[in-house]
Amino acid sequence: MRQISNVEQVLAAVATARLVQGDARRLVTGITHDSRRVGPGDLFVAIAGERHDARRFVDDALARGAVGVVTEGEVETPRDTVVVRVPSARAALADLAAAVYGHPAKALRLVGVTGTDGKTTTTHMIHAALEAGGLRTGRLSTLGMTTGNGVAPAHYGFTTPEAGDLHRMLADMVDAGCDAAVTEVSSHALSLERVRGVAFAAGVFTNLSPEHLDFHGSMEEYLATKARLFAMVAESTPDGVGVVNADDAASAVMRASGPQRILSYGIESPADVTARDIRLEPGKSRFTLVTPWGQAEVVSAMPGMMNVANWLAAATTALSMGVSLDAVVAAAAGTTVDGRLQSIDCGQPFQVLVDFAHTPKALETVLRTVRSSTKGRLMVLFGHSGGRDAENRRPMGKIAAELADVMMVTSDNPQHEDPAEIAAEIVAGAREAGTTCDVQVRLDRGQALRALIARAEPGDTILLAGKGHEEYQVLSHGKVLWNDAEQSRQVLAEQGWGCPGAQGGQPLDHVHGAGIRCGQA
Ligand SMILES: CC(=O)N[C@H]1[C@@H](OP(=O)(O)OP(=O)(O)OC[C@H]2O[C@@H](n3ccc(=O)[nH]c3=O)[C@H](O)[C@@H]2O)O[C@H](CO)[C@@H](O)[C@@H]1O[C@H](C)C(=O)N[C@@H](C)C(=O)N[C@H](CCC(=O)O)C(=O)O
Ligand SMILES: Nc1ncnc2c1ncn2[C@@H]1O[C@H](COP(=O)(O)OP(=O)(O)OP(=O)(O)O)[C@@H](O)[C@H]1O
Repeated sequence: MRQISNVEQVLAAVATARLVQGDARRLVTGITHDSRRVGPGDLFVAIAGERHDARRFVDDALARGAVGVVTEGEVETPRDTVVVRVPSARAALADLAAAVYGHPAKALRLVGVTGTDGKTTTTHMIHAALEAGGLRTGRLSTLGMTTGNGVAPAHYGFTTPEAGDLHRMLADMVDAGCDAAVTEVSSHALSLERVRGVAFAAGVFTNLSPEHLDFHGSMEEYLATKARLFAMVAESTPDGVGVVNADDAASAVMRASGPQRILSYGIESPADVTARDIRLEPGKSRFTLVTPWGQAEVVSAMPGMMNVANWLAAATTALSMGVSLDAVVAAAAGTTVDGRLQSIDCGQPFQVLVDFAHTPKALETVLRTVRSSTKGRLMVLFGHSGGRDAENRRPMGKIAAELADVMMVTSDNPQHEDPAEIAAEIVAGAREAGTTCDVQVRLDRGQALRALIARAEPGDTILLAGKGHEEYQVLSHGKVLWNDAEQSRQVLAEQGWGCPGAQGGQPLDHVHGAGIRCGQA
């Protein structure tokens, strides 16, 4: 799959690219949009972003061995440097990357998963089902990239990487012998041309609720952006399939944009694939999977109603690609996803669950489902990220106050914002609920966690929401190490529960002084 091309061969793939300077016979071995990651033989695509015009990094890129520069405007370089002029640098990055890495998407049965919540989980489920069905499958998700068959994921920090990285990773999958691949497709990726020109054999839609509106401007625009994935399936793969959620009204737009072959899944509404006799239990769920390919009893290792929906999406996709029902059943029994309703079990008589819910809809969904498996009190700990989606903070406070018995507001990547102000917005939302929920604020996540665990009684559930798999907390002075699962084990060990691997006694507190405020809303 890996090929070495020269500038002329690469440019032949992009009708709008014009060589304005340099030797077209020079070899190209890679392509990137980031001068800091340029290596010898790479083309550097200089994008004018929101913060920087990357033409100012051209010297840096050349010093690191760039073969040439792709740019929308004028750029000053030594005379022997290859300079390529394009109308859109982002579009060129995608088109050129496909050419540089040998169009790897065409060699894979590629599945794209989009939607507001559930992309990562569904992507991992589809991956597991395809692998169980005998297809060596690559995976790109918020948790990293793997070339399948037990290869550990490598992290890259995005839900969907920039086009140069995307095509390089797809080429790695082809080189590793993958038949198929599944990738999350974020709305940023669709908007910023990261997946431009990629051939998708299947598009999967989970659901839509408000998120990233500071980037997209309106729900209409956000929805239209998501629907582009379905249009891409229709354009690139005549026998491609669109998998939509019959329980979400936005699926109508996916249908209208998508390929001819549309399959639906749903729990409440009539659908091609559905679940009957759903039994939610702590740590797992059971249901009868009803499909056009037959019925099967599923025991899923992922608890919660939303994960039944996610399995329906995954099963529909895998079955439509020829995987057997037995393989889907086996995959469901063995699949968990880090930080997605992950149970922390150190033998304590109350549940501790780590989850990535960080939108109002996700928080509502997870609280409702966890409530159904909680005999005692439902205690939730969460915050909200700084610098984005500020309009979601009050709704999250209101939802938590309506659905939980105890609510601990804390920090979740406050970045450059004042964490106390973020917490105050959440508490203001909680007040709107007018419930008896006990609302506390401790900005230090470590202290907040310790305080909740100290209060827990048999039968209670503590839900740690928002950070999921994350390994850090982003503060105004930079990143500090933080992982909810690890820290919970540590606090449980401190409080006398036998957590294997926990290093009791390490300092947890790191944020802005200790428990700043505590009180009823
Ligand atoms: C809002 C957004 O997505 N912004 C992306 C955008 O940033 P930007 O326009 O501000 O770029 P910029 O910082 O002005 O830089 C312009 C160019 O200069 C380059 N540069 C910059 C510095 C340097 O020393 N050398 C250099 O070459 C940069 O690589 C870039 O190509 O273009 C950059 C690269 O071209 C991306 O890294 C950046 O993602 C930022 C880091 C980001 O946080 N994105 C998040 C929001 C994102 O994409 N999230 C989605 C999904 C999230 C979800 O599902 O919830 C994702 O797919 O991960
Ligand atoms: N189908 C679903 N509907 C609603 N909420 C869901 C669903 N699936 C998962 N969630 C909730 O959303 C959280 C995030 O799930 P997941 O990481 O799978 O979604 P995502 O779309 O990849 O999120 P992001 O793009 O922000 O990384 C979960 O921890 C859970 O609380």
